[in-house]
Amino acid sequence: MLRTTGLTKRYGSRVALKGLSLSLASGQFVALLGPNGAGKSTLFQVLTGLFAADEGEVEVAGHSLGRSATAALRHIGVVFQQMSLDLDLSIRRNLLFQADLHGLPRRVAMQRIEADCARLGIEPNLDRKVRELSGGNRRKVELVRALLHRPSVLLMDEATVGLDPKSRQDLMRALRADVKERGVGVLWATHLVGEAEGADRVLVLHKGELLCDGTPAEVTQALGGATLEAGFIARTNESKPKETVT
Ligand SMILES: Nc1ncnc2c1ncn2[C@@H]1O[C@H](COP(=O)(O)OP(=O)(O)OP(=O)(O)O)[C@@H](O)[C@H]1O
Repeated sequence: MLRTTGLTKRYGSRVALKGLSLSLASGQFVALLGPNGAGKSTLFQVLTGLFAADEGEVEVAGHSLGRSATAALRHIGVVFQQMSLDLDLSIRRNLLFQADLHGLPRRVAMQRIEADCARLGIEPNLDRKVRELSGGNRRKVELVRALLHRPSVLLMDEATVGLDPKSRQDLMRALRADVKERGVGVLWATHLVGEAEGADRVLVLHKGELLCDGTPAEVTQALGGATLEAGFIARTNESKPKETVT
């Protein structure tokens, strides 16, 4: 479904991704766990075609991102760290705008918007301005938006930032149920170990390299800590990467 092979991305002399190879299968919920500066956002920027990698390949649903970007990107949905909804438009208007960008016929778009918002429990707010919604509901709108064109892969970059624990849990539950049913592969970047514990698989990214890949139990064991959190903190703080000074 999603495969990267030997991805390397440099910012000047700083290497943000070092020959990163990973894969994601259909219906899998995979947490990409990494401390600040590990390379999570850089990876997402490469996977969404915002930056080209210096070396390596990305394949999405059988399409090479380098050679057939449009076909590959059609299979990707993304929720970035920064919210990007228009606060002064209603949920419905925001979603219709996205549907137009994907060239969805209006009738199909309306059906999907109503059905998908109902699945996440935000349908009663469809005609309210996004500005009036809680942070958790705004994130749910972003989730509906990311899935509107029915991608095979969903990328979520620190998508629960700013949410309280209850809203985080609600969003995770809604997402897990939704994507499992549709068979979407999810790559969920986070530095919150609690979010990773419930994943089917955990990838630990550190200084642009994959430190571990396995179930939460396997990764806990590989990191050598009593808990996933203890192991993660111990291994990723051995030598903190320095911030780039500009
Ligand atoms: N535009 C840039 N120019 C130079 N260096 C950058 C740039 N963007 C990121 N970096 C560096 O690349 C490395 C990876 O950064 P990245 O933002 O991808 O990490 P991250 O895991 O997403 O971190 P965070 O959890 O803090 O968002 C870091 O060392 C960072 O300082």
